[in-house]
Amino acid sequence: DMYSSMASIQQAVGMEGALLQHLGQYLQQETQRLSDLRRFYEKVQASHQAGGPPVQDPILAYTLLKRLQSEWMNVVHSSEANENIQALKEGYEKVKQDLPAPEDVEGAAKALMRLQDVYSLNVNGLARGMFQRSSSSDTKLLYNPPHLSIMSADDCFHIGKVAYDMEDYYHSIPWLEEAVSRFRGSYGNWRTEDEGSLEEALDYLAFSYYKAGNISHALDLSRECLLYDPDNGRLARNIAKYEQILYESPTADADAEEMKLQRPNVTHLKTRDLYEGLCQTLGSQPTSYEDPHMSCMYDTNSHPYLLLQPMKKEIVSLRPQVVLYHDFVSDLEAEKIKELASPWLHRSVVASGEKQAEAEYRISKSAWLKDTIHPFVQNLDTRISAVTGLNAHPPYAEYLQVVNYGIGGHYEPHFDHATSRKSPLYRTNTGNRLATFMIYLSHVDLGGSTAFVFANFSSPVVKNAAVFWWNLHRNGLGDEDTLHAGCPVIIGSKWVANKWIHEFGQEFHRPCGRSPED
Ligand SMILES: O=C(O)CCC(=O)C(=O)O
Ligand SMILES: [Fe+2]
Repeated sequence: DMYSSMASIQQAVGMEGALLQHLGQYLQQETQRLSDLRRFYEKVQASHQAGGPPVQDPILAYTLLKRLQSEWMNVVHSSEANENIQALKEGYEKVKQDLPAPEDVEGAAKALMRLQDVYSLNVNGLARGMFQRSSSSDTKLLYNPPHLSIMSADDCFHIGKVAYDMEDYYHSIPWLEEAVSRFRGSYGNWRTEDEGSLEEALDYLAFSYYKAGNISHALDLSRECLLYDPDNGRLARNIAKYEQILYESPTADADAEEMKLQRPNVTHLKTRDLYEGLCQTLGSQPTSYEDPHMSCMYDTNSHPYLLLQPMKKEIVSLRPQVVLYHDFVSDLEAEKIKELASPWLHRSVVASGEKQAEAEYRISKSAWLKDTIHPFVQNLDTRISAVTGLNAHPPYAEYLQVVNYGIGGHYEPHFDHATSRKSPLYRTNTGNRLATFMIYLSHVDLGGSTAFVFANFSSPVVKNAAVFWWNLHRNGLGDEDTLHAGCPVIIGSKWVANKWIHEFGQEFHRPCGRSPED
């Protein structure tokens, strides 16, 4: 799929460029054709001024007859229009197999709804290309885009319909409201590219309101719809039904108002509020350093490799301990690693029982880079080993996993270590994932921070920095405090690289302990 990684979406730009070129050529040819037709029209019209051509003139009589015998025929049966459109269609057919599928547009629509929810963004603002927080008191602008990308009525209609098809009226109503108000504003102006219309948007919106229990809204919208589509029997029957309901229980609406539409509940995300709150801080930094354990230092980890160039270490959380190493990689290394991974990116999977599967809660593409692919990758293992004091070379650690997030790409709260003995993680026979070393290979403009749900902090995406934490206690059990997530990316292409270090091979580097506290 395409929507799950910004790198793939980048390719879509090139595809549209090709289509644009074909359409440009078509417009040029058709403009020429039409101007030629107009020339013919004006020529004939001129001769018809003042009551038609004087038939006494033999030359005019001759041209009249010739025109009627052959010129009109050539004009009417010209194949040029057909040839022009054929060229456009062929140009389209050429790229067709690479174009995004309906699932891609649907995935992108769901991504926008996810951003709306997680960051509490205002739908009307989103539809106007603005990222502003919707709160009753103030609307805070999170980001001022360099150029506004305003959504059309049909864009909003599509998102509303995606929600409607999932019986999610919490989302379908505001998006269809946007669609309806935009379609109303431009009623009568035909747009070739649109899929929907005012009638359809009204119809979907009315039914969403009905499903949400707001009968009088459903009734008003259905009546409006019937004005545009007076022969629609289904609409007429719905109207009769709504009138009946309101007649029988005049308080139906008030009851619906009471129960307020709820955001569809995602059962696997029990920690949703904590998580979203942390995402909304957009990567908080501690505001005070009163705790002497929270500190920054140049660290050599007593390792000869780091003696001449110590690491810039920042302790960002104590429980669980999370450490940020600034400038862990150089720009050159980050670019090279993204470049090496790009051709191998595939939709990321998660452990699902004994297997691995795609999941809504992890939207990104990833690739595994072996150490042999480039000396840079091998160097990273050596550097990670020096900094952490652990053995980061395969098989004691996994290969480097490079991840690129897509539209609204995210990884909802999860543990990196296996929580079940059956997990596919154990296939390498090197134990569980003892520690995570994650490198930020890019900057992002907005969103995408790494949230530690129970530690109550989120780390912003700091390009070239690396985050390190222990997933397991010294006694081998998982540390539940490490529950963490990659917040949805609002603006930017977020890249990270994961190095998961396994238990085996670290026996002398991180001795075991019995206390569940360690
Ligand atoms: O992208 C992030 O910030 C977190 C990624 C993560 O937790 C993972 O890939 O396991
Ligand atoms: Fe993770």
